[in-house]
Amino acid sequence: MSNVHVIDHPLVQHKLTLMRRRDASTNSFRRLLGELAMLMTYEVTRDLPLQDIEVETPLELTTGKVMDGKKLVFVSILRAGTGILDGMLSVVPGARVGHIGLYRDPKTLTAVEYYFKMPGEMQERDIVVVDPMLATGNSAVAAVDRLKELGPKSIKFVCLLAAPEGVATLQQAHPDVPIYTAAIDRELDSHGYILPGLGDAGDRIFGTQ
Ligand SMILES: O=P(O)(O)OC[C@H]1O[C@H](OP(=O)(O)OP(=O)(O)O)[C@H](O)[C@@H]1O
Ligand SMILES: O=c1cc[nH]c(=O)[nH]1
Ligand SMILES: [Mg+2]
Repeated sequence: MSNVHVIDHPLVQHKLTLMRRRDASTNSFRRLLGELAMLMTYEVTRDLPLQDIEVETPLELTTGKVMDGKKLVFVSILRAGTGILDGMLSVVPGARVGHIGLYRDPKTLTAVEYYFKMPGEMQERDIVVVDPMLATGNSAVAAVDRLKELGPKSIKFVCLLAAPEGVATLQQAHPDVPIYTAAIDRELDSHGYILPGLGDAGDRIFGTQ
């Protein structure tokens, strides 16, 4: 699959397996998601541009490289995206943050928007959209549709788990948006849940089951 990056690093795979466990507590589920998000950020930000700056070490003046965190926007799809956002911000604390509130209509599985708040000057920014689950792909497509109206420089989509159906739907609608995920699972069930999956990510992060 073109433009799909499965992050198969052993640390990522190990933590994902712990998160799948039915008996993982809310506390450990949330902590593991934060750790996974930090590890995935490493791959997702690999191609970010750097600029040279002068830096004075205790011994001499030299040239170092820094990235411009302010040009990067993490867009969290509420509510479950918050779990990934926190981990990513701990690695890139200078990033700006946007929020899109979306929920899935349980009958139609279409995405319903209830909130949208972005930083200014989006046409100058590189966006990383985060949501733990890419199931039907309806939420991801709705989020990217909205963000493209603002004309950003680039958009990436980061999730923890994807279904083949969601990957196909997002790629068909937005082939220019690379997808980063820790795994692509087998299929969706009749309620749009990912199998084998990890259940309802939002409920598991916030303990609302
Ligand atoms: O690919 P899709 O079929 O659109 O499903 C994925 C969406 O479902 C979940 O959110 P949910 O609607 O349960 O909202 P929540 O985060 O508030 O629990 C998940 O966090 C994604 O946003
Ligand atoms: O398996 C799924 C599918 C959508 N949303 C979730 O939280 N889990
Ligand atoms: Mg949910």
